Amino acid sequence: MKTNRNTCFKVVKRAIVKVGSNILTKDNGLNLDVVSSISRQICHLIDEKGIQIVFVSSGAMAAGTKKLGLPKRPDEVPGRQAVAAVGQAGLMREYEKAFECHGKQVAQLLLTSDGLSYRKRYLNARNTLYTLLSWGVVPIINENDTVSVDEIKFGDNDNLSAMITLLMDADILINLTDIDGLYTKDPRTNPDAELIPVVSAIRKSIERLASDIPGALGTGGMSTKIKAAKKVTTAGIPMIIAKGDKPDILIKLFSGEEHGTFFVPKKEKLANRKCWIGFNLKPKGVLLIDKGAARAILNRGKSLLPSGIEAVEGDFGVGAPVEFRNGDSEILGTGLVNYSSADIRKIMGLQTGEIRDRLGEKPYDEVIHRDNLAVTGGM
Ligand SMILES: Nc1ncnc2c1ncn2[C@@H]1O[C@H](COP(=O)(O)OP(=O)(O)O)[C@@H](O)[C@H]1O
Ligand SMILES: N[C@@H](CCC(=O)OP(=O)(O)O)C(=O)O
Repeated sequence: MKTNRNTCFKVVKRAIVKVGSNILTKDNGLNLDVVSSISRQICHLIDEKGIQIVFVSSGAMAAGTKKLGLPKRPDEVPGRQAVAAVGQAGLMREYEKAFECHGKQVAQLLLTSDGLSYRKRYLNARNTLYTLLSWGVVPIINENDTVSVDEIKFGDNDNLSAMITLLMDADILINLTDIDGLYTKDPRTNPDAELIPVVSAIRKSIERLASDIPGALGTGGMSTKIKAAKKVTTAGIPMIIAKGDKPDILIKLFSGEEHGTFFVPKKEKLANRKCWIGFNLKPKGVLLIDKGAARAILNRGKSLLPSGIEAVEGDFGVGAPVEFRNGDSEILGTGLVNYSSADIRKIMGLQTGEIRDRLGEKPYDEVIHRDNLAVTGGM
């Protein structure tokens, strides 16, 4: 049901709605018509359809830039962080007012990517969000731009909204932007570009369609939306890109109308902990694996044994998250290793029966046990 765009909304109990900067801003500040329209639609879906909604809103930098009267968004990081700090306050004030009109309270959550790479903080964020939803409060999430530097950043809210979708085990991610969906080419420079209504698998050919040049106020362009779609669909969750300022777009989507581009999810759902391993942890190294091991892991859900490893990159300890790739260097997934990089170098290519002879001990048969292994590519 969830793989079909006409029926998938019938089974949605929890949705993540993301709205981008371009449609949230107008002339000299926030576009209050859009703020009011999206807030009203979210309240309608909560009250009339009983759907839980977590809202990811961009717009802090765009709103701050306009509020301060700057000609354009600053290029350097401290400037961007400062305008975001100015804009975020105004953004929340307007949401608070707009949701209040429908008797709803809102909560602000400003997150960084490194926060969610700690399992405890990841679970804390999830518990807080569940609690807010159970109270009927609408969580409004943005990146904590003021403290975010590259190493700890989600980078863009398309990625952030994908991570929240996985964190919350949501049934769908709706990405509202300033364009109807994914087109065959960048429509800004190609007037003959056509809308693609359904993407059944995100292959390289689809990734190539999307330019990474955003609109005047956005970050990442269509390219980061495709990356987000890849994450959620790999985890078994559908995503839609639609035009956020189309009248009643959310209500229309939930009543089964076809709008935008629907990204069909994988049939199998990836367990929440595996999503965390696959998408939240920063890999500390790489294992290059042979074809047999790749087939066993991808097609038969097996663990990674030393015999299938051909090379090790990086230095890491026991328990580290490590990426595994095939011979073409394509990322197949991430797993938590049972051996350090130094020991894997000694045992790679060996049968499990030979590990003890080489290391003097054999704590595990597997280098990565299947329970600690998340397949995120190569499918
Ligand atoms: N193949 C494509 N299909 C649709 N839009 C595209 C494509 N390639 C680039 N774009 C551009 O991506 C923009 C949306 O990205 P962005 O500016 O980051 O929006 P937002 O602020 O909503 O996140 C659109 O305005 C569109 O011009
Ligand atoms: N955190 C930033 C948004 C960054 C971002 O990804 O923007 P967008 O591409 O418009 O969704 C802000 O609030 O300005």
